[in-house]
Amino acid sequence: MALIVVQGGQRLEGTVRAYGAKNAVLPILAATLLPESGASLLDQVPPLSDVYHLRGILDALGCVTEELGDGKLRLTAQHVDTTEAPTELVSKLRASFLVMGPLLARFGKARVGMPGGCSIGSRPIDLHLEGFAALGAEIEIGETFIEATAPTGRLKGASIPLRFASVGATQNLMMAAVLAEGKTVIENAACEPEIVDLADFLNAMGADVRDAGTATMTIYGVDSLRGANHSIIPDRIEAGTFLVAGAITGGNVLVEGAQAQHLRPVIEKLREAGAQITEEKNALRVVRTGRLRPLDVTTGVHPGYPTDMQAQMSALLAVTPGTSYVTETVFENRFQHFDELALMGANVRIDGRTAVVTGVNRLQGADVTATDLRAGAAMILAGLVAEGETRIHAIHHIERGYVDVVERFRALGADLRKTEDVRELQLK
Ligand SMILES: CC(=O)N[C@H]1[C@@H](OP(=O)(O)OP(=O)(O)OC[C@H]2O[C@@H](n3ccc(=O)[nH]c3=O)[C@H](O)[C@@H]2O)O[C@H](CO)[C@@H](O)[C@@H]1O
Ligand SMILES: C=C(OP(=O)(O)O)C(=O)O
Repeated sequence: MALIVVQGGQRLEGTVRAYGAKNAVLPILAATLLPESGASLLDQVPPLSDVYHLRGILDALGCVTEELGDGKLRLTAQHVDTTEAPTELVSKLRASFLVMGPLLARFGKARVGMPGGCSIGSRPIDLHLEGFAALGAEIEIGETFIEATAPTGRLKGASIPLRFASVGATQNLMMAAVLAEGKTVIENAACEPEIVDLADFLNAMGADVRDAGTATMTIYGVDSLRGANHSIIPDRIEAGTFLVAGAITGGNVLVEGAQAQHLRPVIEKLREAGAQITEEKNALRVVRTGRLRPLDVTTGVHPGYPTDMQAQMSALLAVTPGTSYVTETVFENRFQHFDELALMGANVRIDGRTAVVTGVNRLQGADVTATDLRAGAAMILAGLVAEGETRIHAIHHIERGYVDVVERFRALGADLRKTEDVRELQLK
């Protein structure tokens, strides 16, 4: 198995460009199943393993997906001839379950396996299923699959109050509602920028989605949709990770494509920690020259502090003098990176949903595991400032969400390389 080796001690300097957002492109790929006519042309599609896996599901359903180069993908769903998504591919990523809404909306039925994704909590799909049921679907829960059927062949608009502002449930229900008969109101809808990007794409296809990005979203069902062109928003989490990289190394990094309006809570916390963040034309610059200051960070749904930036900020706090507090409210098991940071010498005590982090002067390089995608990013960040070599295992998690991560950190001056685990090879 490949691993990433980081030699600590380099100050990062230079420019890096954010790719299209993983968490925006995945629901949008699922949405390309909706139109009966026309092709969709997507731009800024990041070459990530999750994208390839979801594309594999679309191909298996009968979509024609063509890579046009330079981040462009053309998709045609006219000839979709099955409503069963292959379980093996569905189990590889969380967002695969998002094909259920579009299939159910267009064909009145769908059968989808249990989704995978980062292991950061139990991650049930009850809110998705309750929403489909509110739209009139009958749900059958098998051991390895979920089947949903609209008895009349078409879903019916409804009022859906979500108990929690789930990103995935909001997206799945938006896609189910766009072809439903009548009006749907999603209350306590998620407001993340990726929700707005999906709504923009749905509306470009002829849907009538209103007030996306607010807690009450209204969707007027239409009879049919057609393919549309859309450019994916820049990845705020990837951009945020590079901002933390600049801050943790006392560097000077320009992140092109980073959108300040998508990153407000991250910018605010980095400033509070002592980094200077300046907005430049379609970019954000991070510079840090002074000492780091401790923080109190609590994750929350948008516009709160994003849970997907919790592990990276935790790495920064591990080397920040003083005592910091990190509270995770979105996922119940998203602290696994602290065990790995502790292997590097971090001083962390977990108290329920809060991690109490007392900064150490220096982390020590160690063998650590990317227990999930953002935990892996945190290991890279910690490795950048650790004494000696940090060897990160299970890097397939990192590659789910970061394009060319080694090359891009190297371009900023980091000492990173990807290598085979020689010891494992010897054991074979
Ligand atoms: C592909 C993608 O976009 N992934 C993102 C998406 O995941 P995802 O869409 O899975 O996250 P959700 O917002 O749905 O989950 C948030 C919380 O709601 C709970 N929940 C969710 C659905 C449900 O039916 N029942 C339920 O209880 C989850 O267990 C979790 O505790 O949003 C998360 C929260 O911003 C991010 O961390 C993920 O990176
Ligand atoms: C948790 C994440 O992804 P997923 O929902 O795809 O597991 C993430 O992007 O940090």
